[in-house]
Amino acid sequence: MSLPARSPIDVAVGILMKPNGDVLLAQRPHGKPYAGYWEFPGGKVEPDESILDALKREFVEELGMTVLAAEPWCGVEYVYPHAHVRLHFYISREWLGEPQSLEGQAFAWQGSVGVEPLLPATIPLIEWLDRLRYLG
Ligand SMILES: Nc1nc2c([nH]c(=O)n2[C@H]2C[C@H](O)[C@@H](COP(=O)(O)OP(=O)(O)OP(=O)(O)O)O2)c(=O)[nH]1
Repeated sequence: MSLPARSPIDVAVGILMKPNGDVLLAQRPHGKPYAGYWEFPGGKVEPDESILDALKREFVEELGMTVLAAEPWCGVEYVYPHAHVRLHFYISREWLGEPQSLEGQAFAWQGSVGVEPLLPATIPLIEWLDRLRYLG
């Protein structure tokens, strides 16, 4: 039996990277699928919204931070029981403000990422990120 075909939902995801290589992770709040799992901040792209605009909006809404610039880095598609997502990962090294827990979520700056569990689609990113950060 095959699953019903559903078109993927676009999700904008931001990896904020400090000069020392630390990146910002957040824990999914109660009430969302995979609550308690760690992820890079972001969320669904609204109709008629660009991915970068969605990224900027989500950082304001979730963390009270202003992303000044971000570059597309990689894309990942993943089929969860709750949704088929197309994740657009961006890397930002320019932002304003410190993270605030506006949705009651925990967050953490991490060098080698030690928080768990991570969202399944995000797990491979950690190794790719280490290559980017430490192997140039
Ligand atoms: N932000 C984020 N989402 C991820 C990552 N990895 C991953 O599989 N996802 C998935 C989980 C969700 O199915 C989807 C993001 O949707 P969401 O429900 O968090 O988005 P949202 O904040 O717009 O939520 P809502 O307004 O519908 O409550 O992408 C990641 O690293 N960061």
